[in-house]
Amino acid sequence: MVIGEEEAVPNLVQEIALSGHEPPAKFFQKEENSPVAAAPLASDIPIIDLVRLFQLDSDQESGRLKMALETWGLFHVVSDQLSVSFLDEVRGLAKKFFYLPKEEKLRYRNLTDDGEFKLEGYGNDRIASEDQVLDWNDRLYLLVQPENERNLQLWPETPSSFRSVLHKFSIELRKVANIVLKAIALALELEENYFTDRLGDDASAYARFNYYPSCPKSDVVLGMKPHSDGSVLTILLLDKDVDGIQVLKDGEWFTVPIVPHAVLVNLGDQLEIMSNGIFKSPVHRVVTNTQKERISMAMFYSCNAKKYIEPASCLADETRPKLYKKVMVEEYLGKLFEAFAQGKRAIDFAKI
Ligand SMILES: O=C(O)CCC(=O)C(=O)O
Ligand SMILES: [Fe+2]
Repeated sequence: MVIGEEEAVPNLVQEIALSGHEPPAKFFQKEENSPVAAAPLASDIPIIDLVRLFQLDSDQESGRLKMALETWGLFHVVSDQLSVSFLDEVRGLAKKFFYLPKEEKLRYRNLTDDGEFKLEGYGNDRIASEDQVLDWNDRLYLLVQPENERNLQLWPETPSSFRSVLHKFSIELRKVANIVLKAIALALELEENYFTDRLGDDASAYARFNYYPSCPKSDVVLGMKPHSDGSVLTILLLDKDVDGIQVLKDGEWFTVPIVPHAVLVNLGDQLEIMSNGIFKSPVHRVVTNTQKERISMAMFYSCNAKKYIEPASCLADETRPKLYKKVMVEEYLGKLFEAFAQGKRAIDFAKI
């Protein structure tokens, strides 16, 4: 392949990495976003035990949760629903999928025959503008809930357990999400079901499997640029061996430690809006690794696209007015994809 022949460079990062080419310049971050220095470890992000949250010793666990919500906007969760072997099985699914031959993966491509971008499927991010800085990852993005809206033709047939394991994982993870949302509601002194009622049965859950090949230019290329999630809540299953996700706190990047037997819960913009900014959705990014590939999986829980969300009225008064407008979820998420492509935050659009 001739270097410099733009169309000859494959656009799946896995293929670029395999071809031995350096990442093309369109992957290079602007200087202010370059992941220059090693980020310190955020070692005080707690591991919350969901069983303990609602038991006798719940005060202590709730206190740790509240600290995490106020300082980091994210925390690890261990739960009966998620055994170590089950988490490993899901990690294995993702790896087996990304290791399939390219032709097999392209059966699930996130482009129409005319080359138009589809939200679901396998591929890259939507390219919204010429000057968009690209992220060093490929992804498989699938709607998993509501169940009757699944596009099963995009769910891989290999590995053969993919569909059944992802189905089971989505059921267990939704239980985890609901328990966490109840605890967050209580931490805000809202009625326990405040957020779970707003999510409801028509909530959407999207799974995003991320593959980050090793990257020879990890000083200028990011696995995922800084963003906050547009969800109510995101639950992440991180790579067991390779770190990469960093969170921004007080203007400084911190590395999120790996906790192999836990999932990472991350507050999203919809929760920031509904909590009237008392809890914030954290800005995070993913750095690349010169030696090692990394695989992660995110499950994004969102209120139904046709619903409106707004700050809970009891979280606003004369001293703390409403900070966000009432927004339609669909409209908000539309802004989010635009903002992400430009490296901006969509939440600013919802601010009063
Ligand atoms: O790979 C990760 O650890 C984080 C991925 C992420 O932030 C996302 O998919 O929104
Ligand atoms: Fe994210």
